[in-house]
Amino acid sequence: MKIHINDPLDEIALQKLKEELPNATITSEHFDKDKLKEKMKDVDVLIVRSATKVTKEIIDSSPKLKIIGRAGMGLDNIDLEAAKVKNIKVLNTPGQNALSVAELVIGMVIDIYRNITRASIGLKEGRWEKKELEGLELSGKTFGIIGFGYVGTNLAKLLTGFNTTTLVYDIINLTAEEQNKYKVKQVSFEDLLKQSDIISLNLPKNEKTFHVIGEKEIKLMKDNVIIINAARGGVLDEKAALKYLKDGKIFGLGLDVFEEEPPVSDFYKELFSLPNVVVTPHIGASTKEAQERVGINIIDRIVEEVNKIMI
Ligand SMILES: NC(=O)c1ccc[n+]([C@@H]2O[C@H](COP(=O)([O-])OP(=O)(O)OC[C@H]3O[C@@H](n4cnc5c(N)ncnc54)[C@H](O)[C@@H]3O)[C@@H](O)[C@H]2O)c1
Ligand SMILES: O=C(O)[C@H](O)COP(=O)(O)O
Repeated sequence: MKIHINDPLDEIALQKLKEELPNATITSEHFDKDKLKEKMKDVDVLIVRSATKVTKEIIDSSPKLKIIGRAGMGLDNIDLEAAKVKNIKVLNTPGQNALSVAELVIGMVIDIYRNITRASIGLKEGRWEKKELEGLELSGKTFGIIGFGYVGTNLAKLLTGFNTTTLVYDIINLTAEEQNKYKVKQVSFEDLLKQSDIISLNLPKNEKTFHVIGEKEIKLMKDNVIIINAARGGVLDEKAALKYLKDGKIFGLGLDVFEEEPPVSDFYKELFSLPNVVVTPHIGASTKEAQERVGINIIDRIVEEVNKIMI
């Protein structure tokens, strides 16, 4: 059995894989598209994170592939239809990195309200901008969460410590008990947009959620709204966000994910030049704890599947 790991995997998880499948040949190295196609000629199990795009082309170049393990949540980098046609099992690790993402979302909101990045850059460049950098408290604000899955629920739990009114919108209806448990109120999409001071996007990217927040939705929002996208590039129309940041309607924008990753085009130069835009390079899941949980979970799931195949 040949297992190829194309994106970084936690060390403890790698060790576990070696122990649990001692006869497997394991390689761990990032290959770009053409080299990966070549590599995949005799690979049985492919392990990736979000950086590797497992396209139909890659899948069609993988005659022996039986399992794709995604060490993380989002499956939008994998052509699920092409995998299904070839009877390839696709596994991911639901919930294992959600707490880390939720903590980053709160970090971004506080960064924007308290000007942390801006103040830090200013002071390091020799400016004492005490008067200019009066901020706002998170406490007492209305926080809207769009997509109430693993990240959304973790976020709601953390927010109970910040005394926010927390609204949620999800296509799945929450029971009164669930809303009570997380101290949230489920509302319509439109009501969430109209009532929230902060809006966090925590829904998957798919054909139905592309630009789910665009110009029309931003116009419905309160003035001085904060928008955070730590879900997937493409659920937010970034060009519309830039327009309303420039005209002052949007108070701040936090992005961990981008329509273009890495975000190198000129559009991002302009977006990133705004002081109230806080950005991180898709590191929502990049904590030691989350990577250990994700890594161990994907190995457990792969080993279980391999054992089924071997029987
Ligand atoms: N930044 C990061 O590093 C990072 C890490 C983990 C997850 N993510 C991304 O965050 C998103 C959420 O992750 P999760 O683990 O909570 O996933 P999840 O599947 O547990 O939750 C997603 C929720 O969104 C809801 N949803 C789906 N379509 C919707 C729609 N049109 N409108 C409203 N709600 C909708 C689902 O019903 C579900 O409750 C995913 O896109 C995932 O890829 C990013
Ligand atoms: O969907 C996810 O799990 C996140 O986007 C994390 O992606 P990463 O594993 O590439 O950091």
